[in-house]
Amino acid sequence: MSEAAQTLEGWYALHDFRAIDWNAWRALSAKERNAAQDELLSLLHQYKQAEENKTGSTAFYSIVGQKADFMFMHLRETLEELNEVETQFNKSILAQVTVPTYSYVSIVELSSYLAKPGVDPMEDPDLLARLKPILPKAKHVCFYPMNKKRDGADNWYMLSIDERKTMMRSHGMIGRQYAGKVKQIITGSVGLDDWEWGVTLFAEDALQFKKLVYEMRFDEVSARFGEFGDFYVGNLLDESKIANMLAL
Ligand code: VOV
Repeated sequence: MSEAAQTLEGWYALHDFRAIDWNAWRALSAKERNAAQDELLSLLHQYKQAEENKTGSTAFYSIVGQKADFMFMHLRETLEELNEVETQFNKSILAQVTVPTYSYVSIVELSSYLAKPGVDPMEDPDLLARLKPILPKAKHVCFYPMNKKRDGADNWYMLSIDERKTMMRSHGMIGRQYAGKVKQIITGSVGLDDWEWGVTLFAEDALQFKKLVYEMRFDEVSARFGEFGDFYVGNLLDESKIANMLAL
């Protein structure tokens, strides 16, 4: 049996994708639509308070294309808290006119492949901050789930830890070239959802998603072992963009 990689876990994550039923939205009175918008802003205010209290973080993005209209990415300390934020939104007026299109449950994860020997990760403040991150409010987001293959000779889980470390080092080197351009949050979902990891990328320039993901496609760990789910890409929603999105 190969040696399992050690992992560190932080906040639980919920990616919650919704489509708006525009006919239902149009059928609401102007008063109901205003109330729905105010209620959404008040929920976003609560999420901001969670960030200020360091009890979680939330990102809110519109989604381009037909897979969804918007997405929340929530990070919270426990699965119960994630469930609460999800249910709280489900009770809102806006939720009555949305259709859930996809969701993903996972937990912020760091693996030990590149860990410095002799350093206790729990004593490293940078590492701890990465486990409970305040989500960037970058202009764009890109999310997709992925697996590492278990297919004949291409079985990630049958490789020695040294082989996996070598490949992860090369992966990290490519990623480092995108420092300041793309910020990645990797969430582990083995035992939690249908894929093994959720990849959430944040960038000011959406083109950098394509550049990074394409470059990684040629790197062994992605080229041989990567299996990918659907991609979701979108734009940051702030107060004025929300008003524009919901205006009729
Ligand atoms: C901004 C770019 C960037 C950077 C700097 C980066 C670096 C790193 C490092 C240093 C490490 C290992 C230690 C840790 O931190 O866990 C990882 C880990 C991981 N990554 Fe990564 N990754 C990036 C970006 C990045 C992308 C774009 C993808 C998707 C791959 C693709 O082909 O579409 C990805 C995936 C992952 C995964 C699934 C893991 C966990 C693998 C496991 O087997 O445990 N990642 N990653």
